[in-house]
Amino acid sequence: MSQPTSPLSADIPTPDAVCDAANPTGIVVWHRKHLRVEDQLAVSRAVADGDVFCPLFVFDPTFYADSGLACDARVRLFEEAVTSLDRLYAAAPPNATHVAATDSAARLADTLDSSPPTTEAVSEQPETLQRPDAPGLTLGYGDPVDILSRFVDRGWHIITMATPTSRYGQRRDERVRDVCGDAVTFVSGDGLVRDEEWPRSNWQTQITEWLAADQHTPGWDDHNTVRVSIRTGVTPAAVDRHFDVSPAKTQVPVGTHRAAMTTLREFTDRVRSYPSNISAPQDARDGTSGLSPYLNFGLLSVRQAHQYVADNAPSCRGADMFESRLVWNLHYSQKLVDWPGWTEQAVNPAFENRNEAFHDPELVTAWKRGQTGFPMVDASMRCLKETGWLNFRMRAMCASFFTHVLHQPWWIGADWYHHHLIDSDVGINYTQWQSQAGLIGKPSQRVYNPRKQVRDQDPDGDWITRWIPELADLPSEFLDQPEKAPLAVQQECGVHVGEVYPRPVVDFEARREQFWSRYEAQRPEAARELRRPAIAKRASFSGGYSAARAIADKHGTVEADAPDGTQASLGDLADTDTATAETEGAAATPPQTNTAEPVNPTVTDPRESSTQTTIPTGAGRNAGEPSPDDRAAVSGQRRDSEEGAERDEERDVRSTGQTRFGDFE
Ligand SMILES: Cc1cc2nc3c(=O)[nH]c(=O)nc-3n(C[C@H](O)[C@H](O)[C@H](O)COP(=O)(O)OP(=O)(O)OC[C@H]3O[C@@H](n4cnc5c(N)ncnc54)[C@H](O)[C@@H]3O)c2cc1C
Repeated sequence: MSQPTSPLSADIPTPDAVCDAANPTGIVVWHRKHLRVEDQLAVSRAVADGDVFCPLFVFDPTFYADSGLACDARVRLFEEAVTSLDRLYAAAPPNATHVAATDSAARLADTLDSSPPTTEAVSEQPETLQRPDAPGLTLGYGDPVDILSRFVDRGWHIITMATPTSRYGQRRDERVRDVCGDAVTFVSGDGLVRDEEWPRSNWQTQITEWLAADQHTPGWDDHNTVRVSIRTGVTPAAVDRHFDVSPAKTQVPVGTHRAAMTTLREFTDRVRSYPSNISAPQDARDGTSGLSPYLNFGLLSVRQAHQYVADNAPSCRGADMFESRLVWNLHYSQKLVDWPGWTEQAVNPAFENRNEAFHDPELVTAWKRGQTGFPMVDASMRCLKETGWLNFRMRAMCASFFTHVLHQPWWIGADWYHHHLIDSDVGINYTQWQSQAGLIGKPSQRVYNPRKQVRDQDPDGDWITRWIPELADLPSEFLDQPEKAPLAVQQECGVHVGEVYPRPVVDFEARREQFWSRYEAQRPEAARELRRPAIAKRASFSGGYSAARAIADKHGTVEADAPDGTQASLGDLADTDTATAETEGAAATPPQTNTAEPVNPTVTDPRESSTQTTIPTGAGRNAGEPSPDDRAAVSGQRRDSEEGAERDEERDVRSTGQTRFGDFE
């Protein structure tokens, strides 16, 4: 039986059927991410250029059930955001009209509604979105390419915000371009640089200007645009029920625009304390902004958050740090624009397939379940699964542990994060993972020591014992290495390591040494790769090609030209100051990958927590996070290094020095 879809062509009016103007221009705004109305270029353009305008969201079954890569908590949050967007439209100025439901729409609603959930889970979302007096979004269901092409056939243009994508999203967007041709426009309204051969050559200037520029405001009052809403019978609640979405996580924020704005306001009020709340996981939970899910789905734009804090926060280091992190958001997102392969391949070809030979499903399972015998890792992994959120330091530490200590393939961990994070942003998660996994080829590399992290970030063990209650009675002085607690102590407190809590699954020091010797052996080849323009481009350093070349020159024992004869000469693109900043000191900035065709391997199902099965690729692979050197590079060489947590983060990296390249101790 073919999948039901809606709206069908018969449901879609031609623009002149709903507008009196002669030869009216009808524009559909296709929302995917960027689920907002303000500072949304596609919306502003449609209101300004169209006589008729139809805001549309299509529920794509690919993101649900077996093919979906997100946990149910993120799916639900997203559905809430769609509901909230509908309300924003419904509340917008009133030049709007409904197009009545047709029989086909009613049939689709029946199909969705007649699929009972297989569990007791019941969606708490409203049943009715489309109020007769206040038309909102048109909600579709099915393959977006089919549905958009129906609008085009009925005489509509499509406009949508370009978003950094890879895998399925990239293929879908290509299909939309193929099928809709000139009738579809992807607008770049998110500050990222597109359609330039070397997007990084003037990147920081462009980003700075974009952040300071006026926001896009739809000119509801300046234009007489008629807003159309087609009643399709589709509601988030019906889709949610159809796929039996049953969130099991706790502490997940609500996906509404009101909640996003409240979160931003409250964070701005406490921004002075931000620097001291970043590193320790228990402090970060309420101490960082909590904006990541809202920024990811676009309930707020990065620019809206940036300008709100700039306008309303006191002048302080916390505000500066927050603003620079928003630039990191753009920096990592830009990487995925520059090379969609981040989810699939190591950015530096020298590191492709690293750790594949050591794949050990039991170690992977121990990591996913929080049963490695390293309390800080285990507490973090349990927290991730239960709440869908971790602060940066714990995300980075667990990624580092997975690749550098357990020696497991990076993409399995990245996929696991992508499934569980309620804020998972493909652009940030996978680029950060590659960065933390050391797949870029930079000489400075972080290897977090999870025992040191206990001593530094949770010396009293409050957070660890919250997530590992079986260690609650162990004296806190042993929480960094429970297995070292004398037997008499274990006896006395009743915590028998090896019984109630596992002994370490690997020898930390030995594994770390193995990582370093392999890394250093591969480093010259990685540096050579980094000199190749194609690889430098995909690595997408904020300092551009010259940053890649500077790294290669300084740290790789390389010949003048790459062995394959590739001439590494793009001198006119030089951006030397940022290159220097990115080369110095720290660790986790930009990755790179090879130019080969995607390998299309089988990948581990991110939702399979016990034995590993393989599923066709399409599940993610790639992650990353900004590092101190990125920090300096993307924020105009500013280093937030004077005090507190930030200094601590940087110290961890700097101490790796130029000789050891990255051990934090
Ligand atoms: C392996 C790994 C995977 C990550 N995956 C994601 C992800 O999928 N989505 C995501 O938003 N962040 C990700 N991060 C970055 C960071 O951990 C989160 O942005 C942050 O913890 C979100 O909480 P917050 O909004 O309270 O952060 P805040 O400290 O309040 O920061 C405000 C915003 O700045 C941006 N930001 C902050 N730190 C970073 C960073 N290191 N890199 C890029 N942007 C940053 C985010 O948009 C964030 O919401 C990842 C980090 C690592 C090490």
